[in-house]
Amino acid sequence: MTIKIAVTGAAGRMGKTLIEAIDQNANATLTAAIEWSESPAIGADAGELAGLGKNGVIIVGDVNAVINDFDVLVDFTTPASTVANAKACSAAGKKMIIGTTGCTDEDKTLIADAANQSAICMATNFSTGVNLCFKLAKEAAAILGDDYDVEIVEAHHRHKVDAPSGTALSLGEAVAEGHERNFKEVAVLSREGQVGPRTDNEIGFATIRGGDVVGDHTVMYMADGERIEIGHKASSRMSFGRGAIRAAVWVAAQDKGLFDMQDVLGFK
Ligand SMILES: NC(=O)C1=CN([C@@H]2O[C@H](COP(=O)(O)OP(=O)(O)OC[C@H]3O[C@@H](n4cnc5c(N)ncnc54)[C@H](OP(=O)(O)O)[C@@H]3O)[C@@H](O)[C@H]2O)C=CC1
Ligand SMILES: O=C(O)C1=N[C@H](C(=O)O)C[C@H](O)C1
Repeated sequence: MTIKIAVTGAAGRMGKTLIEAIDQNANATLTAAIEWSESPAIGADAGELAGLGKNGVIIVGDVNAVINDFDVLVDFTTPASTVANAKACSAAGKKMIIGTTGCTDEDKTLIADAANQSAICMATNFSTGVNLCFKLAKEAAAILGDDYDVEIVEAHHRHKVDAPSGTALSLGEAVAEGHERNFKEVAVLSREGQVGPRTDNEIGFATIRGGDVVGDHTVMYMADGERIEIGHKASSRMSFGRGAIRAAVWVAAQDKGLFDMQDVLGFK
């Protein structure tokens, strides 16, 4: 069966990548494309905008205008837009893939509420390699324990608006889980000025922004005399796009509930 997919944020970096990934997936077809209501992309052909040639899917400015045209909405946009779309999809019984990062705790609660009515798969990173790193980061933290200081460094392109990246935060959560600690109590998201020496349990973050870096993440476990690193470097957004469309085909077969890419990959 072919899954009917809508992409919102269709004119964005990930939106265009997702449209290309759908084109490459035999189990998926693009049936709708959405942007925000005043976007200059409204009325454009989504395939043409993605560089694939015309596919007849015209970009519209409201998800409700095409709500009956898809099985799964794939959303890599902004937190406010994603929360509104989660409400619209759950009311209509439509499934969702959420890749948007920078969501607050309140946003996440609203998304979890929407998942009580219809299945949502949300992940800060849809690449298989990064999801392996989530697993390894937790395991390494559990094995190495308190003798190793953990710091996480991430680098992204100059356009990225949230920091630290969603992936860096998920890696930190994996490390905190491995240490059996509360992430919020140990996370140090940035440092500046006379911050004093490092405390034993903290997980520190450093953020780099510039150029066209697609996404680099490194978790460092540092002790006296040695350093272990678990790292991932994305060289193409297609690693996220392919994963997200694989997840869309998977989530179409779920009834309701909130899932992540580890569920799709069978890593849990
Ligand atoms: N989970 C993962 O694997 C990945 C997650 N991401 C995340 O995805 C998100 C998008 O990233 P990226 O594609 O680089 O960003 P872009 O800014 O390139 O794309 C976002 C798109 O959404 C549009 N948009 C804004 N508001 C709305 C709305 N209300 N309805 C529909 N469309 C809207 C924007 O329009 P306009 O530009 O006109 O404002 C833009 O075209 C970020 O949060 C990023 O961190 C990115 C890569 C991988
Ligand atoms: O904004 C991006 O580009 C990316 N965002 C995600 C994040 O915040 O972790 C995933 C990826 O690293 C690219």
